[in-house]
Amino acid sequence: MKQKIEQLVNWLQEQVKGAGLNGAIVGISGGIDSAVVAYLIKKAFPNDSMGVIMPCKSNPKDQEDAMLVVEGSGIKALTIDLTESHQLLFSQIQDQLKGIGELNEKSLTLGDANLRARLRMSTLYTVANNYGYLVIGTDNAAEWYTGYFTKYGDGGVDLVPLVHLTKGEVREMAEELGVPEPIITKSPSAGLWEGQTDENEMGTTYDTIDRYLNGEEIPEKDREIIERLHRRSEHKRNLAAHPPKF
Ligand SMILES: Nc1ncnc2c1ncn2[C@@H]1O[C@H](COP(=O)(O)OP(=O)(O)OC[C@H]2O[C@@H]([n+]3cccc(C(=O)O)c3)[C@H](O)[C@@H]2O)[C@@H](O)[C@H]1O
Ligand SMILES: Nc1ncnc2c1ncn2[C@@H]1O[C@H](COP(=O)(O)OP(=O)(O)OP(=O)(O)O)[C@@H](O)[C@H]1O
Ligand SMILES: [Mg+2]
Repeated sequence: MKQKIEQLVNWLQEQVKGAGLNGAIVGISGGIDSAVVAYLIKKAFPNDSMGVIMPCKSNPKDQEDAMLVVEGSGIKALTIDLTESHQLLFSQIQDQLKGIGELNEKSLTLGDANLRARLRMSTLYTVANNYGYLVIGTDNAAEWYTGYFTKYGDGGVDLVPLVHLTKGEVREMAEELGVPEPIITKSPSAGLWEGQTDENEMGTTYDTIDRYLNGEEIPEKDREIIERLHRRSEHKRNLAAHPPKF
């Protein structure tokens, strides 16, 4: 793990240098993936790394956990509360759709959640622009493979350093980096609605996805879920489709 950390730190430095920029920025949620990225970018760019905590109708506990990451890593940080901006924009969109009689009530939970992820992305790019930083994503191999992220939301980033690490390896890396224990042991959650956990929503576990990605045998039911999630999210791992030149 020590070696992997060093390789990733070097890779981050090369990418930023290659882009002719100054450093890196990440959204810190209080979860393990962004914690690992925060520690990595702080190592790579000690004076040019930043974490942004962006509550958006979030559980206050997440913000406390995010502060543990900021203090533990020593990364420079900002807190930008997106609750009001989200509320304003989302209700305006809903009102307009209602006005023409075409609001789809069933789409609201996911619409609300994905807008949060996309407001966070826009906020990160705006702060990144202020400093000349690249925006660093936090997707691990399991999330990337299953498409468990919002397209152009938390998926809208410049670099994805953890993309080859299973969730188990992310945990190992977190231990090695000295990420605080409560962050390592809590259930992964997108925090997009009350009580949401990744594993409940996906219908399988990270441990099972990790085993699948490592080529091990897993129950048929889980294999079907993982392969369906993968097929359905193919578009998220590609650039927008281009028509042929007619
Ligand atoms: N075949 C296709 N070709 C091209 N584009 C296609 C498409 N199918 C859908 N699309 C487009 O993609 C959109 C659906 O994708 P998307 O907007 O991403 O939305 P969707 O995949 O429906 O939802 C995002 C999922 O990621 C989870 N999430 C989000 C954020 C963070 C985390 C976390 O772990 O922290 C998890 C969230 O809980 C939810 O399950 C459609 O509205 C459509 O615009
Ligand atoms: N409240 C928040 N403030 C800042 N960034 C956030 C917030 N919520 C989500 N994000 C960003 O979106 C990313 C995706 O969330 P995701 O839940 O997959 O990762 P995580 O919270 O770091 O880890 P875990 O999957 O274990 O919960 C986060 O890593 C973070 O960069
Ligand atoms: Mg999370």
